[in-house]
Amino acid sequence: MIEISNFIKHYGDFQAVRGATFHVPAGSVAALVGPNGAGKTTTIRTMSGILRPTGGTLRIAGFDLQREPLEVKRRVAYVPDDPPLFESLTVFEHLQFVASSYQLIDWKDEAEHWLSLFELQEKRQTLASELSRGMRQKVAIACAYLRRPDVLLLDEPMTGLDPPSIRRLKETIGQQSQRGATVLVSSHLLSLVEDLCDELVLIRRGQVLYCGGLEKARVEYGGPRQSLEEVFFHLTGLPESEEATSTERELE
Ligand SMILES: Nc1ncnc2c1ncn2[C@@H]1O[C@H](COP(=O)(O)OP(=O)(O)OP(=O)(O)O)[C@@H](O)[C@H]1O
Repeated sequence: MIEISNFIKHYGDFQAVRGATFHVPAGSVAALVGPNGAGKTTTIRTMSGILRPTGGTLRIAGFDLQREPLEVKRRVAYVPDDPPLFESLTVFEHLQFVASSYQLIDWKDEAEHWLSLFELQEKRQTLASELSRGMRQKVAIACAYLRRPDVLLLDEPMTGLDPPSIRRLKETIGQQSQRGATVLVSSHLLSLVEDLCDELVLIRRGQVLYCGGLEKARVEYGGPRQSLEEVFFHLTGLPESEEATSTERELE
C-alpha cells in the first residue's frame, strides 16, 4: 500500500511537488501520469528513499518513510527509466548481487525464470556496458522482480522495450499485483498502461488532479469507453489553447 499525504518537494526555491495527497491500495496497479515536469520522477524517487521530502508524510508498505527508511527500502524496488547498472558486472552477476544484498534464499530458479522470460539467457555472461538500452531495462526489471518487493515503482518501464518485451512486462506486472505487490507505473505511453492499471494518479505542476479508480475516472470524464488519453486531456486541460494555460499560470 502507498499512502502519500501532503507531500512537498522543493529543489532550492523551486517547488516541484506542492502538497500531493494520494493513495494506492495494496495489490493494485496504479498509473502515475502527468505532463513533462509534473513531478512524477521526483515523487517516485522520494518514495524509493533516494530524495528527501521537504514536507508531508509518505507511508509505503506500512512504514513511515521518514521514521523507518530502512524498512521501506527493504520492501520497495525502484526501476528508473535509465537504470544505473554496474557496468563491470555481467547480467547474471547483477542477479547474484541482488540476491546477496537482500539475502535471498533459493533464488536461482527464479533468476533463471526471469532471464528466460526477458530473453536474456544468451547475455547472461555479458557485461552491462555491452548491453542495449532495452536489455539494460530488462536486467533492472528482473533484479527488481527477484526481490519480490511489496511495492514496485516503475518509471517509464516500457521505454526502449520491443513489442514482445512490452507484452511480457505487462503480463508480469499483472502477476506481481496478483501475488500482492502494489505497483506504481509512471508512463507517458497511456495506451500501453491503461489496460494494466486499475488505479490512476494524475498530477500536474506538482499537484494531484485525480486519484482513484481508473474506471471511475473514465465514467466521470466521458463514459466507460473513454480512453486514458481522453481522461488525461480532460483533467489537465492540455489540448486547450495556450491562452488557457497562460491564464492558469497567472492564477498561480
Ligand atoms: N535536481 C533538480 N533540481 C532542480 N529542479 C529539478 C530537479 N529535478 C527535477 N526538477 C524540476 O522538478 C520538476 C519536476 O520534475 P520531474 O522530473 O519530477 O518531472 P516528471 O513529471 O518526471 O517529468 P517528465 O515527464 O518530463 O519525466 C521539473 O520542473 C524539473 O525541472
